[in-house]
Formats: sequence, structure tokens, C-alpha cells
Amino acid sequence: MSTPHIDSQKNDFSDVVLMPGDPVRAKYIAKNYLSNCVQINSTRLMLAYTGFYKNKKVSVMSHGIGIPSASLYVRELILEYNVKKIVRIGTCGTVSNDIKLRDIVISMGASTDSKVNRIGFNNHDFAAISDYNMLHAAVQIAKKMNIEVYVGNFFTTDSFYNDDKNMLDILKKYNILGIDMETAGIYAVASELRAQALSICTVSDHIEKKEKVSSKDRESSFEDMINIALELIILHK
Ligand SMILES: O=P(O)(O)O[C@H]1O[C@H](CO)[C@@H](O)[C@H]1O
Ligand SMILES: O=c1cc[nH]c(=O)[nH]1
Repeated sequence: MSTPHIDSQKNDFSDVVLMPGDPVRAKYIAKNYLSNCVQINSTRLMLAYTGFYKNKKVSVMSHGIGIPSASLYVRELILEYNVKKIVRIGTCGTVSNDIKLRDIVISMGASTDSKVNRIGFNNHDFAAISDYNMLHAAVQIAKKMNIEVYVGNFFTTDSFYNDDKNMLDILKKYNILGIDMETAGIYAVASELRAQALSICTVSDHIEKKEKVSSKDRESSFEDMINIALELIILHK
């Protein structure tokens, strides 16, 4: 079987999928963290793999950049491949004074400048929230691993390049902790289709301080985030 965007067999995917935006990160995770790993999709180079972590079947697939891309993959995975849980493992920006580069931020919910959730929700504000049980478990796991995590609201934006000072001030005022480009869309699709989703991100940019993690540093600083996500899959039945 296949969908317009995924050319895999019905049982190729686990019921839980780790989803970075970047296909190279999907490949990196598959090769370095999973055993007996096979590639199950390369359509549009949106690489997907299935392997095992501590004997649990796990898939990892990139979702690309932005809500249109990510929500389309999440929808197809849930509807056509019986996926029940999505863990986004991404990068995000921040404007918070309390958060620094490489910190891990977990999105309890996500606001957005995209209209897509409003379009689906009769033009009202939809509160795009994470799955409570996954969120709770991820926080417990991080504590056990001695990894500090921040939990709060995200802002999912359609514009990566946005230096509107007024908007940055508003994000600060409302205590937005992470800025990414997919979480609000993923949470809405998961709510609609009764799946569970959680977004865990590593801070790669401090937008106000104009600091960024070098691309080399990105790889190693992802380790904690990936380990939390993998343990979450094991612990959270
Ligand atoms: O690192 P990923 O998971 O792709 O996430 C972030 O990075 C991309 C922008 O560079 C957007 O997809 C944003 O959400
Ligand atoms: O969406 C994103 C991702 C990383 N850094 C940002 O500033 N924005």
C-alpha cells in the first residue's frame, strides 16, 4: 500500500513514531540509536526507518518544515498506518530570559500564527495541547535522567525569518518558551484523529540574544532529547 507521500507497507511502521523535521536527523537516529533498522520510505526524501530500541519496535520519520508538511505526514501515519503516538523531536528558538541554547523545552501546548487550526475549528481559537500522559511521563523520565527540561507554551510560526520586534515582545509577555514551525499543527491533527502527540525540542536559537548553536554542536546537543523520547516510548504503554 502507499499514500501520496509515503510508500511503505501497512505493517512497516511501529505504532509510535519519532519525528524530527530534518531527514538527516531521522537517518542519524535510526543508525545510532536503533538496532535491526530498515529504511521504509524515501518518497520525496522524507526518510523513514523502523528498528528496535530495547526490544520495542520504533519508527523514525522526518516531517519536513512547517505545518502543511508535518500535518500531512502525521495525518497519513495515523489514518493509513495505525500510528497512535507521535513524538516530535525538533529544534526551536526562544526569547525567554530563563532559557539558553541547548536547553530542552517540552511543549505543553502551542499557539500559532497559522490559520489552519482556525479553519478546521470554525474560525474559533483552538487550544492545541499535548497529550497529558505523554507530557507527564516525559517530565518524570527527564527527572530520573537528571536532565533539566522546561515545560510550557510554544509559538508555531509560518515564518522562520521574522524580526518583528513587537511580536517578539508579545511572545515574551505571554511567556512563550519555544518557537517552532510545526507543533500546533501536529497537536491539532492528533486531537482530531484521537492519537497522542508530544513535542520535545532542543533550543538552537536565542532569537533576542542573536545566539545560535553551530550545526556541528546540534548533533551532540540532541542526545538528551533523543534519549528522553526513546525512554518515553518504552515507559509509556
Ligand atoms: O529542527 P526541526 O525539527 O526541523 O524544527 C525546526 O527547524 C526548522 C526550521 O529551521 C523548522 O522545522 C522548525 O520547527
Ligand atoms: O522554528 C524555529 C526553529 C529553530 N529556531 C527558530 O528560531 N525557529
